[in-house]
Amino acid sequence: MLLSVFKNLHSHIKKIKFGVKMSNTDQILREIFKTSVDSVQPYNLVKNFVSVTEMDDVSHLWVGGQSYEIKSGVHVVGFGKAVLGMTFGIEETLGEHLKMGVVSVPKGILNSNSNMNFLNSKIKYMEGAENNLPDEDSMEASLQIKKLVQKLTGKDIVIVLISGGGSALLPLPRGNISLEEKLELVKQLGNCGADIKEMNCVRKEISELKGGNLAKICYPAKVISLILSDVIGDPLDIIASGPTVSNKDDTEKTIEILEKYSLYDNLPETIKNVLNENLNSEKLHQLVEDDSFIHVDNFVIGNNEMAAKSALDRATELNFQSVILSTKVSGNVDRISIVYANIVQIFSKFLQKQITNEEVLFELQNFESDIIFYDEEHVVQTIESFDQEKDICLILAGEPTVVVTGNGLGGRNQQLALSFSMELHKRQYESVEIFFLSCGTDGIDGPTDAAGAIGYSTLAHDSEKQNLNPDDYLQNNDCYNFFETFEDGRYLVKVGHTGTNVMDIHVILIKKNHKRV
Ligand SMILES: Nc1ncnc2c1ncn2[C@@H]1O[C@H](COP(=O)(O)OP(=O)(O)OP(=O)(O)O)[C@@H](O)[C@H]1O
Ligand SMILES: O=C(O)[C@H](O)CO
Repeated sequence: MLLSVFKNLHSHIKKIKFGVKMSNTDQILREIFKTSVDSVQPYNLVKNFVSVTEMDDVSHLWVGGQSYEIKSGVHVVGFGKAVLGMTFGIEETLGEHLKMGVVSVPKGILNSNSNMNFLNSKIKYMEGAENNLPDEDSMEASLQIKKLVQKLTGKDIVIVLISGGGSALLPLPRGNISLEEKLELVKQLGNCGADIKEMNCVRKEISELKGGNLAKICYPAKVISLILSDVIGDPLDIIASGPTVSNKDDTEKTIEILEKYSLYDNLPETIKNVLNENLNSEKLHQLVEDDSFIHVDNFVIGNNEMAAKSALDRATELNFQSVILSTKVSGNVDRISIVYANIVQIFSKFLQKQITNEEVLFELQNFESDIIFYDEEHVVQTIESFDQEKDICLILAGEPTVVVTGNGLGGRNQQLALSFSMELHKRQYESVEIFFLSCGTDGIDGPTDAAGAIGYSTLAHDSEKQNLNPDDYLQNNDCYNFFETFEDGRYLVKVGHTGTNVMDIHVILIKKNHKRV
């Protein structure tokens, strides 16, 4: 029975539609994106990272080259948007060693995998957190996860599957804080523009399972967490609010954040009480630097660097000289559009033979921008070998932000694709053409059914012919409707839920020839 479930999963993964005809540049961009998303499919990541061996009646669990003797059974808990595929992978790998498990997954995900027989599994699949917001259902799943891990002994192993969206899928407010109060605070922080580090610092302080607490409850069982990172730089204490990692933040920092956004004074008494208790409680933070997490091993099994490297390999196979410029892109989309246009300017001067390879590197090194460049050796060696006759592919990854002031429909990737195209239009490149794909690896950009969009240097010019004014759409945060109308939606990238999530991928093609998309 299980075997057919996994075969079905394979066919589902393959069925994700990206459009793979290679005749046009937009299809090349889609193909590069597809390859990067495929490389971080949670099911494959788990299967490649975890295995079980049997020798002389002793069973060993192998995780990333580390082995653990299986004395009793293995339990599984999990929470996050990409945890379903991870669970399939672990269930198949563990086979009879799997005792039982509970995973908290996004609402609707089971229906869209209706070919799977979830009822026959030893793992209980629980849906919740509609729109990435904690709710009664995800709280019930959290209670069941807590109940399961509480009863484990020193002979047990528990595998914790973690991915982005895990914070909303593992809510258990501390003390007398109600779910509504917690939800309201999280929403307020989001609306004030708090970043994920600030948001999760607060979450950890008011939650029973976050900030390392889940791992503490699992003790004395061995805890092995498999983490798919959706946060820049893979900070383990931040991803899904670090339920298996010692909490590096503290109550003072939480209060500072709440004061920074003028939220502290109006907090409900229940939250203030918990913060006061935490301030006075030595127990909560004393474990930070000691060895109380010795029973825990955390492994990052996938991140945006892997996706970027696969994009690089595919672009190279497709005959582009390619370089990863950054995996840590963050900040406002408007600003990033300008920075990207400046970077493109440097490379286009190179292709026009106005500057040498060394001068490209010099200009990049002296580049005033918010971009944190990728591994220096890779960037330098790759650009040193660039040829002035060959088209270039620049790969960047990360998670920009949009301050939404309009009432249109869109997402940060569609906003960036259009905004960058407008920035390119201002600069009027003479002898190169530029094409750009910006997409969320989860396949869903903002509240739309598109992963993102494709922009290019003459888009503004072409949109005039259709009497479309991109600036109006940008201002109203209505880029989905722009791309839906422009050329009959040809430049929207629609792939559906991909089942994974390692933030966004940006691919810039700089072509010497005046080929149209
Ligand atoms: N109309 C819009 N135009 C542009 N950007 C928007 C619009 N509406 C929402 N957004 C952006 O989309 C973001 C939410 O999108 P999304 O759900 O893809 O990201 P997320 O919550 O970070 O989840 P994930 O990390 O899983 O992708 C918001 O932070 C906001 O910046
Ligand atoms: O769940 C969360 O906290 C975010 O997705 C970051 O991991």
